[in-house]
Amino acid sequence: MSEDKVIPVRVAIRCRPLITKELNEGCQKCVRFIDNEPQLVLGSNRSFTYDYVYSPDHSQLEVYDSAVKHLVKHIFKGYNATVLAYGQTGSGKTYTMGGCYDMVGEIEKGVIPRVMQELFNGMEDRPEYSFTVKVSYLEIYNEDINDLLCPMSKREPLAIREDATGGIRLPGLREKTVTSYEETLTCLSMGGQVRTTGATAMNNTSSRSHAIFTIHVEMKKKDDEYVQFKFKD
Ligand SMILES: Nc1ncnc2c1ncn2[C@@H]1O[C@H](COP(=O)(O)OP(=O)(O)OP(=O)(O)O)[C@@H](O)[C@H]1O
Repeated sequence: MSEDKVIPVRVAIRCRPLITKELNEGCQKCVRFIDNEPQLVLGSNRSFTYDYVYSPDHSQLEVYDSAVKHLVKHIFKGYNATVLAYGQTGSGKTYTMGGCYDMVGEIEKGVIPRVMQELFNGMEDRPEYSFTVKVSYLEIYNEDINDLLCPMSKREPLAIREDATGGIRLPGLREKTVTSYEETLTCLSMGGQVRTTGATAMNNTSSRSHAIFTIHVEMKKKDDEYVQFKFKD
């Protein structure tokens, strides 16, 4: 591999603070962080290196600014991007991604609201283009795929199909056109409220499902361009 080859996948690890339940049970930190290095140490000597390492002291803004913000800039150049949060129940995926937007304040808002804000600001800064923004929000729960932007009374599990080029399609998945940051947050919030939740031993309000929030941005000037942004939790 040539030395200047850019690896398109970057991995960040985030260690959340101990929550009240854990503190009450006497849990203690078992991870150390190395100053100014993207490294963490488990126990006395097992160290791991990532592209980004975030300790419990890192804020939502710091996570967003260093690991995600640059992806939004690339959207306006026609690139696609995916931010995928992976981890065991209660590890902080929903908090980091911003799926719990309604429950936290401005400082604590997560990746998705911050991306939306940046996207709409970026559109305002480009008056020579016209934009169409559409969002969809789905969850995968057991074997079912649910459209989170569809009213519960009309909702039926979606079928998954493969198109002629091997791409994955979900016929019937709603794509809602949004024209402002606030309108997008309403979709995020409405979808979040109908996600399948339940308690696990480690999280009283566990999401119990995988969720994908997708933002399609169409940007038109002389030539048509089409870009897509995806979040998975
Ligand atoms: N960086 C953080 N700072 C403060 N609190 C956090 C942080 N990350 C997570 N939490 C808190 O930890 C708890 C569990 O987080 P969260 O619900 O995001 O986990 P999850 O990985 O989405 O879990 P599940 O897969 O069960 O849905 C929540 O109370 C959340 O507010």
